[in-house]
Amino acid sequence: MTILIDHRPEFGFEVEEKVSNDKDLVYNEGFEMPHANAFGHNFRDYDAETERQGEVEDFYRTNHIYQTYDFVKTMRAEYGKLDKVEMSIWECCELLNNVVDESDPDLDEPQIQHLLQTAEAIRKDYPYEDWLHLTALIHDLGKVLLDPSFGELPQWAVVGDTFPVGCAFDESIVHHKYFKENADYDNSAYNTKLGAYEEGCGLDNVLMSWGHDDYMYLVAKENKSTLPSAGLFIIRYHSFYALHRAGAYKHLMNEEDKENLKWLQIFNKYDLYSKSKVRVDVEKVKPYYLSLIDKYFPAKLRW
Ligand SMILES: O[C@H]1[C@H](O)[C@@H](O)[C@H](O)[C@@H](O)[C@H]1O
Ligand SMILES: [Fe+2]
Ligand SMILES: [Fe+2]
Repeated sequence: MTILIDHRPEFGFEVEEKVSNDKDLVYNEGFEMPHANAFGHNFRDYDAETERQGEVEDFYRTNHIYQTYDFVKTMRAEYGKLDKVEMSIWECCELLNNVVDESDPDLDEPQIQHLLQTAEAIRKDYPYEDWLHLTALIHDLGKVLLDPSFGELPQWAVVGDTFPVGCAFDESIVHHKYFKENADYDNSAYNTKLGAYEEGCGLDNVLMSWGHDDYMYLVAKENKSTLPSAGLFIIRYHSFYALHRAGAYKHLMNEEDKENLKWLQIFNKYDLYSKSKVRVDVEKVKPYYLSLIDKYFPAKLRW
C-alpha cells in the first residue's frame, strides 16, 4: 500500500490520500471538505446574506410553484424523444460554458470548470474507478437544456435541487414554504407521504421534479451508455439532497437504490466541495476524458 500526502492548494486545503495496490480496494480518506465556499460562506447556506441570496431564493420560489406532477410528465415525454440535437459528449461540455446556473450559491465559475474540478478531485481519491471520473465529468451536462438549441428552458425547469412529485413535499427541501403555491399541494392524491406511490417501489418508479439530472440520465440510457448502474444513479439523483443529505423519502427506495445511494453519497462530497476559484487546465486533461467517453459512449449521441 502506498500512502501519499498531497498538497492541493487549488482547493484551498490539504488532501491526504491513501492508495491501495489492490485494485478492488480503494481507500477514500483523502478529500477534506473546505470550511467555506469561494465567497467565504458555508456551502449551501441558503439564508446567508450575499449578493446571490435574493436571486437564488427567487429561483426556488418559481421552481416550487411550477414543478407539478403533470408538468413533469409532459417534460419527460417531450425531452425523452431526444430529437433536438446530435452531438458528442465533449461538444456538450463545451456548449455548457454558455450557461449560467442561477440556483447555486457556491459557484460562479464556467460550468466546464465545475465538471472538471469534480472529476479531477474524485479521480485523485478513486484512481481505478474510471466510470466514476466520467460520471463526474458528465453529471451536469443536462444543463444544456438552458441553451437556445433546446428551446431555452427557464432556470426553474433545469437546475436546483430535485424532489419527488406525486407525494408530499418533505420539509427538508430548500425553501419549502414556497410549495404552498404549488397546484399539487392541496391535491389529496399527491399530498400524502406515499401519494401516487407504494412503499419500497424503487426510485425508478417515482417521478422527480424535471431538470438536468433526469434529462441526462435519459440521454445516457437511451444512447446505450455502458456506465454501471451506480453511475447512472448518480447522474439521475445527484440533486436529490432531501434523500442523500437529509435521509427523506427512504421509504420509496428498493434494495438496488440503497446500494447505489452509497456511491451517490461519496460522489456528492466531490460535487459540492470541489467548487473553487482555481481552474483546471482543460487542454491538459482533455485526452484522458476523451478516452473515457470513447469507452462508455457512442461517438455521437441523440439529445
Ligand atoms: O444549485 C445546484 C446546482 O444546480 C447543481 O447542479 C445541482 O445538482 C444542485 O442540486 C443544486 O443545488
Ligand atoms: Fe447538478
Ligand atoms: Fe455539479
